[in-house]
Amino acid sequence: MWDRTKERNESMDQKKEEAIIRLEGLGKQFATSNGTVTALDDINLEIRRGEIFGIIGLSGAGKSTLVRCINYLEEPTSGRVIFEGKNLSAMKEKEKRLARQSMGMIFQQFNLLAQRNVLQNVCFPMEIAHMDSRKAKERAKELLKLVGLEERMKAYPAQLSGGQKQRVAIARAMATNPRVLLCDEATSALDPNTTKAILALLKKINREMGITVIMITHEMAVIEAICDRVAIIDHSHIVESGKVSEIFSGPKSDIGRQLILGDASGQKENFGNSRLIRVIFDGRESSEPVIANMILACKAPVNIMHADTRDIEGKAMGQMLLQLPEDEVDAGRICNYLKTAGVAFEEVR
Ligand SMILES: Nc1ncnc2c1ncn2[C@@H]1O[C@H](COP(=O)(O)OP(=O)(O)OP(=O)(O)O)[C@@H](O)[C@H]1O
Repeated sequence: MWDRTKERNESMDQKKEEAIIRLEGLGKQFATSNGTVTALDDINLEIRRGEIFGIIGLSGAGKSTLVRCINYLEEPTSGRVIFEGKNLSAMKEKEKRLARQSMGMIFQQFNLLAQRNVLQNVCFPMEIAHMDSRKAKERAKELLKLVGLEERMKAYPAQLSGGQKQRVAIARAMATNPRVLLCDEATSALDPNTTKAILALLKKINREMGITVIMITHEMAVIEAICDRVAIIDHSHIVESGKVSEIFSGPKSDIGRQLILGDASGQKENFGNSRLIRVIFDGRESSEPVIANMILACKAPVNIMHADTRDIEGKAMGQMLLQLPEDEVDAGRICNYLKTAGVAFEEVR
């Protein structure tokens, strides 16, 4: 008997490998009174359908320009944006408008309309798309439920917290049924706990609705928390890209090393009464420096309380008791790293 689930999963896997967006030789220059500024130079990237793709770089590297060129908020000076197999610049106006509606966008500063309440903000893009107002309201309510804000439909942006404003912005970005969500520093104005909640929401939208997410950020922790693959941009160029776990464990570019490893010297960590975890080694290559890589990637030390590991024919076996830093964000990064790297561990207290 043939297995429908397996068939569906295989077809989803194939779809995942498919490029939804391809950037080919993309360039953007700005003419300023001080001469020409090159914000992007020969950018080549492939973003796969259904993935969460991160683009990270320092301030001024070209991140915002890149994301704005992807949906033609800025017209590239050279190169091509291929969306679902079609060249955006070769599209007629109507087709281009539909393609742009398929790419929702959220921003660091939320960009909500202050004079409109939450429901009206979410309805706004549907009004512009001339959707029937009753249907628009119904859809807006569904979206507000999805982002957990159905109770605040009548509130105005000024009455909301940063995290709530970003939830409204996410609901609004989803209003036109986009297949891609572009997030420009979406969590940079939020505190760590709110950041975590917004990232969890974006991940849920990605996994449950199959929406491709592109995250622009200067924070490695954001990439680490939810991205499948990442590209590092520096001085208008992509300097490296690949799976997050691979880039994290061995950044090749100078800027990659700086972003991932940072300045690990001079850190004073407080362990106090912090969490203990037991890391289990059950046969991975003993030559792989798991704990050292973790410390470098997370830029946070751990306290090795006890270790009982041995090398059996090149395989690491045994366990290690680690005390995590007291700082919750650092401890969370370490746990996330271990999960991403597929290292088994359990909480001891
Ligand atoms: N409209 C513009 N006119 C002139 N120069 C611009 C314009 N937009 C961006 N730039 C320049 O292009 C370069 C890349 O800017 P961009 O905002 O894309 O970088 P970024 O990585 O997003 O930085 P940040 O995180 O600080 O916003 C910078 O040198 C910037 O000054």
